[in-house]
Amino acid sequence: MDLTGKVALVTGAAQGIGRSFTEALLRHGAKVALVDLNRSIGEDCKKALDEEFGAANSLFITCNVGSEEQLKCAFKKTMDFFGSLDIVCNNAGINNENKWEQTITVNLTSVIRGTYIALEYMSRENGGKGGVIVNISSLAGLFPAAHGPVYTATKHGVVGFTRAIAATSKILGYGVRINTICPAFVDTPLLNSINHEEIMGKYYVFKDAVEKLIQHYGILE
Ligand SMILES: NC(=O)C1=CN([C@@H]2O[C@H](COP(=O)(O)OP(=O)(O)OC[C@H]3O[C@@H](n4cnc5c(N)ncnc54)[C@H](O)[C@@H]3O)[C@@H](O)[C@H]2O)C=CC1
Ligand SMILES: CCCCC/C=C\C=C\C(=O)C/C=C\C/C=C\CCCC(=O)O
Repeated sequence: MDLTGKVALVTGAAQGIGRSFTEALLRHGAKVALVDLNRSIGEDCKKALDEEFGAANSLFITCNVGSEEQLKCAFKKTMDFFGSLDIVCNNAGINNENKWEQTITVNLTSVIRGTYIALEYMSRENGGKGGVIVNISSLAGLFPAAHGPVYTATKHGVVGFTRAIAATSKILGYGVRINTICPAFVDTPLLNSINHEEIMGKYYVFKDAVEKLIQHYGILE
């Protein structure tokens, strides 16, 4: 797949799955805006990518995707810097059953908002040239995880929203392909959240059950 000339925006790009998406996009020739809350790991990540892919091919933008203003600003900066937008990956996510309202904001609201902003730029309805949106859900978007009811709710929400808006895009001729991905366990810092009682709250008691699930499904690199 040759993505030369394409511009992508990835949220939660500084580490984990988002960083892997970013590297894959750069490897295939795209230019990428790395959008992340964490400035320190974001800048380290950008520095490492510059060495491999060249500094002109990526842009790091500090942004809390939970803020409407900051997310809109991140899209605008990407357009101003690279001049177009073809691929958006709404990937940023957290697991925090104690701060469950924040989990909904980051995992679901920002994915919906990120999709709508992306469509403003890319949909043929708005004079855009079409493109691709990928929203990151989880196996917990397809099956209930007793160990994380709100995490599960947000990921089911991402699946439902993405399936519906993909159908809308097709019917109304937006020219934008919209998909969701539902990975099982992946070896990233997020996985470590299950070891923290202050994050898991009362669901911390399921720690051993989650470990068994991890053994059952394995851990993706
Ligand atoms: N690690 C896993 O086992 C799985 C993860 N996922 C999903 O994949 C996505 C990425 O997860 P991981 O790479 O594992 O997590 P991670 O914790 O390794 O990386 C998440 C990145 O998102 C950023 N982020 C968090 N909140 C943010 C915010 N409000 N604004 C901007 N950036 C923010 C973090 O700074 C971090 O760089 C998430 O949506 C997660 O739910 C899905 C299935 C399995
Ligand atoms: C699942 C509780 C929260 C764990 C948060 C840490 C990592 C996140 C991983 C995932 O997003 C996806 C992994 C698996 C989903 C878990 C369970 C689904 C239930 C499947 C089953 O019962 O067989």
